[in-house]
Parts: sequence; C-alpha cells; structure tokens
Amino acid sequence: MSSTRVLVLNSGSSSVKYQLIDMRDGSRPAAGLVERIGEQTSRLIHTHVADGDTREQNGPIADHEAALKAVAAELGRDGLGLDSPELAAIGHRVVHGGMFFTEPTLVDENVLTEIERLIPVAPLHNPANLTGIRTARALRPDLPQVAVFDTAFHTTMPESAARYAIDPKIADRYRVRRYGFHGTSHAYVSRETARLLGKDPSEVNVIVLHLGNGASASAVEGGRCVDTSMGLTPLEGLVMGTRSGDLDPAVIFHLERVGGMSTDEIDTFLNKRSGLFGLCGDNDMREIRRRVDEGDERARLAFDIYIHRLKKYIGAYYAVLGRVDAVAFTAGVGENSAPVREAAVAGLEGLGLAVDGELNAVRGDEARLISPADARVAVAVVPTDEEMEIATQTYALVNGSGNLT
Ligand SMILES: Nc1ncnc2c1ncn2[C@@H]1O[C@H](COP(=O)(O)OP(=O)(O)O)[C@@H](O)[C@H]1O
Ligand SMILES: CC(=O)OP(=O)(O)O
Ligand SMILES: [Mg+2]
Repeated sequence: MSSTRVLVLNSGSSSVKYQLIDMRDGSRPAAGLVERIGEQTSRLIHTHVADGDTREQNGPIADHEAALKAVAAELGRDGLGLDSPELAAIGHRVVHGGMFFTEPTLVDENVLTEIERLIPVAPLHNPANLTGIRTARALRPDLPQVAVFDTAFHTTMPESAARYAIDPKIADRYRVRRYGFHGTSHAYVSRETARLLGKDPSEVNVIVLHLGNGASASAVEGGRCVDTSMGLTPLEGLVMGTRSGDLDPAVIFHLERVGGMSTDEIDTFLNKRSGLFGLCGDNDMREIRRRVDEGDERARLAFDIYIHRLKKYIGAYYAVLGRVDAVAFTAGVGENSAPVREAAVAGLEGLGLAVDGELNAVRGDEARLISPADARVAVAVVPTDEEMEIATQTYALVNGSGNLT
C-alpha cells in the first residue's frame, strides 16, 4: 500500500486542530478539534468523513500531550491511526521560525532545539507546537515530521520593512525584527487570488487581509511578501479578537510606572484581554454585529476601531505596492462577515476600491469576486486552507513533489 496521506496538526495555545488529507485526490478522511485544553471543560470533536460519523468527548484534557494522544486514539478507532501504513508524514504548523527557517523543514533534534530557542518571542504558540511534534514523534518515531512555519513566507520582506528603527546591533543581538505570521495563509490566499483573476502569481499585486481570531494584513508583490502587519510577535498590527494590535510602545511603560502593572500582567493584558474583547467584552464578530444591530454603543465603537485600523493598513499597503490588482479577504471574519468587508473599503473609491452589495451578500465556500464588474481593483473573498497548504508542503518535502498524483 502506498503512503499518500498526511496528518496536519495545528496546535494553538489552548487547542489542537487536525486534518488527515489524502494527497492522491485532496480528500479528507478525518478531521477534528480539541478545544479548551487545560480546563475542566475540554472537548474533542472528531469527524470520520467516510461514514459521516461525528464523535464528541467532553471532560478535562490536561495538556497538549494528552490532547494529541486522545486524537491518535480517535483516529485509531476509525482504522486511521498513526500506525497506518498509508500515512506518509505528519505536517505541523509552527508559528515562529525566526530568521532560520525559510522553508518547510524535516524535524530532527536540532530543529526542535531551534524552535525551543524561539519560545521567548512566541510564548503563546511555540510551546504548544513543540509538544505536538514531540508527542507525535514518540507515538510514531519512524514517521517523517515536517515543520511548516508561519513566518517562512515573510522572510522575503526587504530590510526596510522588516527592521524596526532601533540600533541594528541591539536588534540583531536580541533578534528583534518584524517576522510576520499567518504566512501559510497569506501564501495560499495570494496564489488563489491570482488564480481567481486568471493570472500567474508573478503578475499580480495583492493585499491579503487574514481576519480570524488573530488577524494580519500582507502586501504581496508578484507572489513575494514585501510587508506584513505582525512583527516580532503576533501582537503588532490589526485589532484582533483579544490582542490590541498597534499601540504606542510607551503605553507599556505608562501601565508599568503609573498603573503599577508587572511586565507579565501587561503582556497578558495586551494579548488576551484587549482587542475586540477588551473594547466590548466580546471577541466573536457575529456577536458584535448582533449587538451593533441592536444599537449597543460599546460594540459599535469596537467595530469602528477594528475597521479604522483595517482601512489604514489597506491604504498603507496600497502605497507600499504602488499598483494593486486585488484585495482578498480571508479567515473566519474575512470569509463570513459582509459588514466588515463593506465597511473596510467604504470611501476608498478614489483608490479604485468598491464592493457590490449583492455580490458581497452571497455566502459560499468558493473564492469569489465581490467588486463591481468595472472596478479598477478586484475585491475578493478567498477562503484560506492552511491545512491543505501545510499538507502540500509536507508531502512535497518527503516525496520530492507537491503534485497530487
Ligand atoms: N458568520 C460569521 N460572521 C462573522 N464572523 C464570523 C462568522 N463565522 C466566524 N466568524 C469569526 O471568525 C473568528 C474565527 O476565525 P478563524 O479564522 O476560525 O480563527 P482562528 O483560526 O484564529 O481561531 C471568530 O472569532 C468569529 O468572530
Ligand atoms: C500567529 C497567530 O496569530 O495565530 P492565530 O491566529 O492562530 O492565533
Ligand atoms: Mg486561523
């Protein structure tokens, strides 16, 4: 039996998402999610696609190691376990790869050491990614494990965009620079946007707006990233579900000196209790829109701040690129929230940007244009598929080709 399947693991700070993908035809025999890891109310939802069976497990799952073992057991019940000869490799999303990793990388001890060294700049993400890799290796030591880095796509950024305006000696000593994240999604979506326009990626300039719980924008010139909104960590840039995005760095000194908060408290405050959640108590855009429609002022302000920041980045990346062929909305909010898309480009007709109300209201899983037919710049909804991109890159590395054979 040939090995054509890739298990993709996306370990977040309190969740593990997984998909088993068959590279022969792109089918997904199984997929699932473990959420609220470390709490009493953890939940595993597993879907075995062949028989449409979805199983749910509720109850505490202490850590990422236990989560991954539970996932392996669920896959095993469907005959799709980690011992399956059809499994070619496991592809892991790793959030921070620093400057070192510019490509998908076969995991060995040195790679693990380097990912570990990057924990201080990705404290919410890299530890979970590491545990995922280590647990998977222990369960199936002979299987190739590939790390696919969120930062890799952004390593093409010019120094003018990647450096902060601080002494380069200090910056280099502490590896302080703008790395950018969600790169797997920005790469996939910019390519799919070119495809939607019937062009080669090398011919088009695209602004990608990845609006999920974490959110980031990128400027992609002829298939290469030239700027992105996240920086040293995934805190910079857009307003997010629970992260503040851009602020004057002096806010931190002020909160410490005047507010009496510790560095760790400020870190938690800005990463976990700010953004939409900090502004109005909700981080889910559906709930925020519902409240806006009911006339809730706090939700309205949160929405307006979110949109104002988004619009500023569209303008900034328009200037960075000089010529823009398309603006692509993706991820949970970008794919599903027509009001966000409409508000983000409202008033930008001068830049050739507009949204057609009827097209914007259409829902669906396919990439689609939402700009009027005569628009100078295409505005598109392009569903992201980080799992397929990770599987493709993983399979290409272990097999010498990314083609679906
Ligand atoms: N129908 C919808 N309308 C508006 N927002 C939505 C909708 N569906 C999902 N979302 C938003 O998508 C967010 C999650 O996006 P997602 O890309 O799945 O995030 P992540 O991968 O970062 O967890 C949710 O917080 C929610 O606000
Ligand atoms: C890097 C990052 O922000 O990831 P996520 O959106 O999964 O939190
Ligand atoms: Mg996401």
